[in-house]
Amino acid sequence: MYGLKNVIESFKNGEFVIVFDSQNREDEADLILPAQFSTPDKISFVLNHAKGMFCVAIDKEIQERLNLYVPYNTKDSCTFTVTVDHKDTKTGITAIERSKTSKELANPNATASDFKIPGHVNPVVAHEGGVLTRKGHTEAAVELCRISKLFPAAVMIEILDEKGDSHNKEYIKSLAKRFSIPVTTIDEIEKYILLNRPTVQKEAEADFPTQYGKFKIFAFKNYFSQKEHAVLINQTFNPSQPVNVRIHSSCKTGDVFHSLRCDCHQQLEFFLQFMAENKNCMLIYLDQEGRGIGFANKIKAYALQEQGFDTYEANNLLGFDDDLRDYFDALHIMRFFGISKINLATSNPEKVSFLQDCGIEILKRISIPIVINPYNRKYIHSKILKKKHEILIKGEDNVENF
Ligand SMILES: Nc1nc2c(ncn2[C@@H]2O[C@H](COP(=O)(O)OP(=O)(O)OP(=O)(O)O)[C@@H](O)[C@H]2O)c(=O)[nH]1
Ligand SMILES: [Mg+2]
Ligand SMILES: [Mg+2]
Ligand SMILES: [Zn+2]
Repeated sequence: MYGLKNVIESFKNGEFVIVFDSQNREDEADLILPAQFSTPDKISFVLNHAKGMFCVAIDKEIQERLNLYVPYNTKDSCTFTVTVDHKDTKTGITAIERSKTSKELANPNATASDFKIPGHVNPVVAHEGGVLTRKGHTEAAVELCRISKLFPAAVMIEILDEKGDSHNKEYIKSLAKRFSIPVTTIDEIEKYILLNRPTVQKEAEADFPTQYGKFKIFAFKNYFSQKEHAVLINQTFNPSQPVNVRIHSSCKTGDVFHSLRCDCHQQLEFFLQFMAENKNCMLIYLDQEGRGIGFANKIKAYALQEQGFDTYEANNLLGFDDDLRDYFDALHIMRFFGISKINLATSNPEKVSFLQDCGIEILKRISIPIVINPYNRKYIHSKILKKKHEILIKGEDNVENF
């Protein structure tokens, strides 16, 4: 019963699902139900078995339409509105009445006058960017509604064990098993969205003459991260034929200043020349400097490498994982152009497997020959040894001599 596919299937049918968040956040799990499918029985089940705070996650449109005032709003915490009861309830607290209120919150025709304030149901508004801007249960619950094409309102309540602890994973798993409730995680929901919802858009395009040849250049922007990516293609370009693609992560030191510490400039130069000599090429230049840690941190990492640490150890000492990059934006850029079959110029097996997992067919890998020098030797060595990069070394040098 694990996995988002099961969760979406159940959710669409108006059944409960369980969503864990990550250990480095609340480390809790919520029982979640599409509000439009609320029934007294289901609400009674929720109150008996989950026992946390009874909330209904809603989107901003509902909050605005129902004129639900937000009394306290801090940047990163939950956006609770005032509590509500439906106007046709009496005390508002029974399962029958909380079910009525929850269901009406999902009614697209409801208006502010349909609710009494204060009440016994606590709406909480999801961030507009969903889990891409805040990785909370509220956002996850509303995303699940969107993915399942339901009204964006979901009953949501933390699962507490017999002692009232919300962090008892074994208890949560046993509850899921006992009642056959499918389980997923906020990370999994985020991954689904990154994969399926295009987050980049084309901002501009122009002709682009270079010393290598005449290309076209496009500017793409990710409107969540605000990152801007450059894309170069040949002037005549046919996406239905296999495209020669290079996904290059920005390296100010290498690409601009021709640093000898890395192989980035050699790779970039190789591919621009390749584009000049071959048809149907695309260079996607991603705004993720220093494997995603940014320029200043990369220079800090260089300083650590001067003390003898390798490129990955330096990242770790600065508190980062080995590689913070992802290639979702590159995937959406390729989809934008209608590309599905490519030859990929890379030495990085992670890029290959990521794109293949996303349904891009990689016909072949284009190897880029690299010249080793005393400054990039250790860097290249670490990539080959630790990350299995398949680097074609030009000249006399070989890996055994490293
Ligand atoms: N954190 C960190 N980033 C680096 C360092 N040297 C280069 N980079 C960045 O690493 C990225 C390039 O990654 P590489 O591992 O060289 O190559 P790749 O993109 O994974 O694989 P290829 O497709 O073969 O180029 C660029 O974003 C560079 O800015 C370093 O020492 N530390
Ligand atoms: Mg929570
Ligand atoms: Mg590289
Ligand atoms: Zn570099």
